[in-house]
Amino acid sequence: MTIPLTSSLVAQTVAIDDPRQLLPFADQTSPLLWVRKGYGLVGLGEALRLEFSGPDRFTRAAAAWRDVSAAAVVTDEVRRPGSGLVAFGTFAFDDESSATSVLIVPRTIIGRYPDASFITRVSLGDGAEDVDPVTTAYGPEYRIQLTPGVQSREGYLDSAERAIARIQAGGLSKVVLARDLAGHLPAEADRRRVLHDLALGYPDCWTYAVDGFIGSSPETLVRVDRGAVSARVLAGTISRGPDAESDHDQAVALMTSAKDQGEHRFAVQSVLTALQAHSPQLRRSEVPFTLKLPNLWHLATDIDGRLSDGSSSLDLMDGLHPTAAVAGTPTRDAVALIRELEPFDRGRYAGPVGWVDASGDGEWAVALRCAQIAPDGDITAFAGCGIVADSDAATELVETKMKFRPIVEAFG
Ligand SMILES: C=C(O[C@H]1C=CC=C(C(=O)O)[C@@H]1O)C(=O)O
Repeated sequence: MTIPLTSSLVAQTVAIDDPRQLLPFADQTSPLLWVRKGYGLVGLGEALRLEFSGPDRFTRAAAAWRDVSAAAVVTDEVRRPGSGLVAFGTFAFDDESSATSVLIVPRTIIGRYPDASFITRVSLGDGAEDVDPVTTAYGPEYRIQLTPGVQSREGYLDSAERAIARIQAGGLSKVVLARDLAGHLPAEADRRRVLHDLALGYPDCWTYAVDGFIGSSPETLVRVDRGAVSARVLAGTISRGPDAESDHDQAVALMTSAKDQGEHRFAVQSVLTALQAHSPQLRRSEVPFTLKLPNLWHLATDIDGRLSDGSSSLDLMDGLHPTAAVAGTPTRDAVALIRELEPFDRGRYAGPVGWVDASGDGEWAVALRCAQIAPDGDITAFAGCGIVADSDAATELVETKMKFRPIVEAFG
């Protein structure tokens, strides 16, 4: 539902006992979820939906949300991340994408943190009765197979080889190329089952669901919390080893791989450049560290600082997106090559997904390890890899398989 921006929302947050689990409260067909390690937010119903598209989608979203927040009446006795008025959001990757970018304010939000839990009720001043949220049992189990979509494996190999040739010819330094998988979800399927498997299997990742877009991402695009800004940049990947010793060897191989370190540096630099304008004294880990996930190792760098200009998390997106972890370097050339070599619209894959509150604070992941479920049940999943001059196309194809694993297994 879209309401005129002049209408005021009334949001009231009160403390509640620990609900223990958030997902059973979510809607079966249109879940709104943001959780990590069992903590986070679940949204119910829709009080307000704002839609954006095109190159100015971030600036328009930031301005619209500022207007909505300024007009809102918020009472918040809890004051935790995600309490008070909150919108869940997901944004398209490409300025030219046909996918809509949305901010959705739920009617009810339940939040759970180690030290406090809360419920926020949002009313439109329309006199509608509040409905008490209830948990419901998950619907029957199902198994959905995802198979190559518009881009075949051979097509991906060909695109990767062309990208490598283009980079070696000096056109650009890095490009991130993705491929897609497709499937179909029956109308009656409870979408929470997929989210349950993702959250259980990847507890250190942000498991999210917004407007049919679901996934479990290890990469934090940006987090803003009362003037503090932080990000976790990922780029550079290797498979897990089958036993402890070889697993350790894999991590060491990743740490010492010039190719992966180079790929990682581009991604870190793009985030530093975007954030420095808003936070001149950023701190970052001296060297990248290895992040262990159930399906793979990543090279990771954490960045943090204080905001000097009061930017909201939405304000920061315009400069941050797309980072070189999902587009490449230089950005403009990389996006042009992605449009040329990927035979599909990325939709919201690799765009920002997360939430923002009335003060502009929020948590946003880079939407990786994800799938879009269309209203008719069609599923499209995406995964990609950073390609640099010394990449090998066949190795990159195998890497996409590793990155698809969370979503393929959650549906299967
Ligand atoms: C583009 C994806 O991952 C990015 C994040 C971490 C590691 C990456 C890599 O090693 O290529 C990618 O830059 C994806 O999962 O689809």
